[in-house]
Amino acid sequence: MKIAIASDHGGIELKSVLINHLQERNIEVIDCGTHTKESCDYPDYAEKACRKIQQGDADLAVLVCGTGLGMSIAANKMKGIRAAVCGEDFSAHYARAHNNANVLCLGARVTGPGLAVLILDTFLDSSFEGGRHERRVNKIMALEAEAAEEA
Ligand SMILES: O=C(CO)[C@H](O)[C@H](O)[C@H](O)COP(=O)(O)O
Repeated sequence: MKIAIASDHGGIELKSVLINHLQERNIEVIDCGTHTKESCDYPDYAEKACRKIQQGDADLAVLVCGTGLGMSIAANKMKGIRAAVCGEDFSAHYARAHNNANVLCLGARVTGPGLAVLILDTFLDSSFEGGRHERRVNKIMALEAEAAEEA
């Protein structure tokens, strides 16, 4: 499994914690930045990590900003991306199991590093259940296709 990860300045410290944890789990990580604490714009980094999924270079992505919200709003504008902000592990499980989310968004100013690692592990260790959930996810993807046609 390959994971693309990115943050803005607000998430850079938590990003390092998560990268270390992923590497301890022998998971390949593509660090898409940011690499300094200088103020930057989260959509630029959401885009960099989500492109890795779109290009087939990563299976999943993790995005970290202050709240996780800006990253998720930006990521969900991109084709094929289903990004979920999770503040606890229950939601992280169902983001994968029911929503087939391929991007986990975390808020470094909301969620401490210990809980963030638990959320990440739960997200990675859960999988899509399909069945009735596939029909619903297909409807989400149909909305995305419709929006693209309108543009
Ligand atoms: O997008 C966000 C909020 O939804 C993120 O939390 C950003 O990290 C935050 O807005 C950055 O704020 P800052 O005051 O520029 O550090």
